[in-house]
Amino acid sequence: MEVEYTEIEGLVIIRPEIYRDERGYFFESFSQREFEEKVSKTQFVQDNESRSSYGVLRGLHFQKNPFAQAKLIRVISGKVLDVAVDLRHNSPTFGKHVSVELSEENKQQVFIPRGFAHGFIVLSDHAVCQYKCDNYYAPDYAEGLMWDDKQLNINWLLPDEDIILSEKDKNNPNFDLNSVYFESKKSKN
Ligand SMILES: Cc1cn([C@H]2C[C@H](O)[C@@H](COP(=O)(O)OP(=O)(O)O[C@H]3O[C@@H](C)C(=O)[C@@H](O)[C@H]3O)O2)c(=O)[nH]c1=O
Repeated sequence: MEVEYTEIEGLVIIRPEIYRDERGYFFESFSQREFEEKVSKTQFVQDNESRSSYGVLRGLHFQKNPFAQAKLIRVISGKVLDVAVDLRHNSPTFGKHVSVELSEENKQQVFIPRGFAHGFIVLSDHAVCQYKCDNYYAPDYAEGLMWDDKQLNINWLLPDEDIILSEKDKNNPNFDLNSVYFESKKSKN
């Protein structure tokens, strides 16, 4: 697998090696050993899968400590734009985001460390998204940020009228530059 380190520290795009032949294709969608060598020592404990129609935007979500989650995202069917926003206090890229197209065709994955808000929007007729998390679901610690926050300034690629949100996501707060969402390791030293 090939890894691309993005401009946000710790946020990594992964391109698995795909083996194609007359039967179809094969690839290792996850190898703990290779992941540890090339990306992170993260130990995942929960796998999630969701299916969504065109225009569905899930996000921006995160769980606060002590239930923060690192995530490894991939798309099994369809195409999404996946977005991760750096919420680590004192990070040089605090409030910045990276957007990556993940699809059935490109089979790219994105690794999002703890301390980020995450969301995705479906660009195809439907999409099945699968992701590993390194901490269990903790609804009491789950929080969100508004998808169209002016400061975050995320280009979701689709016209506003096509975007479908859950009731919960319609009511997320805006990003607050002065809020400490995640204490960074650096600030503790
Ligand atoms: C996230 C989650 C939800 N659920 C349940 C709660 C609820 O009844 C139903 C749907 O939950 P939500 O509306 O929160 O699902 P969704 O909007 O898809 O939430 C997900 O969005 C993406 C962007 C993420 O990054 C995830 O971490 C998660 O926050 O599933 C679980 O049982 N376990 C879980 O881990």
